[in-house]
Amino acid sequence: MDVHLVDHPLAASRLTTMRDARTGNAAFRAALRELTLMLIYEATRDAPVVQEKIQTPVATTVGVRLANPPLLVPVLRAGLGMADQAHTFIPEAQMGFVGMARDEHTHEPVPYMESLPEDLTGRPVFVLDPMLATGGSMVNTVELLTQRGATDVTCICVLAAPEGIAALEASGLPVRLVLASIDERLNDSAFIVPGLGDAGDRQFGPR
Ligand SMILES: O=P(O)(O)OC[C@H]1O[C@H](OP(=O)(O)OP(=O)(O)O)[C@H](O)[C@@H]1O
Ligand SMILES: O=c1cc[nH]c(=O)[nH]1
Ligand SMILES: [Mg+2]
Repeated sequence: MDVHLVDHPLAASRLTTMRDARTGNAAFRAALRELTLMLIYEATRDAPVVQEKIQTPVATTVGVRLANPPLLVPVLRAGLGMADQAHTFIPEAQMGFVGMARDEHTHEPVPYMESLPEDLTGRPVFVLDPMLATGGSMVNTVELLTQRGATDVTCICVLAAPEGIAALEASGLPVRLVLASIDERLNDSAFIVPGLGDAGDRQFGPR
């Protein structure tokens, strides 16, 4: 599996803000939005483009635009904080939604909402979820996409535990991963260590 770690001082500084327990909800959301911009920038680095002839005020030249803009799929709740910024950066993208919440005790994902196009054949998909912990939620989400024919899925995360990356890889699903940090491990509650806590609660308050 292709894993692209965005190793950049500006990304690291936004991540530090998000990790800091003193950061309030609004500042956490702002840092996530800014970091999302950097992750999307890197995720689209090799995206195919088509050329188009344009006229500048001075001359005719050839410009480019994305050949096949991705479907953006934020995973509710935490991924919602990445959706608007990703859409700002790729305004021609369409958006689908998946709702997934981990059971507190089993740590298994419980899907509760899905709003996706029927047919994803030939469409690149960017899944937006800041946290890849056990990997259960992401594997479940990507399965929903591949069942609809998706074969080109990019998971855009802020943090991952090694356990989550291993689970995604072991799934054999057609994914690549773009993220800002690979942390140390999971704790007994399946939270990422050192992590940043509950990414949904830190944006929106406790569920
Ligand atoms: O890799 P996993 O072990 O499945 O954990 C990761 C999931 O946990 C968080 O969501 P959560 O279930 O807390 O829901 P929320 O976004 O509504 O807070 C996170 O946003 C991921 O979706
Ligand atoms: O550390 C974690 C693990 C799962 N979900 C989160 O929001 N944080
Ligand atoms: Mg949560």
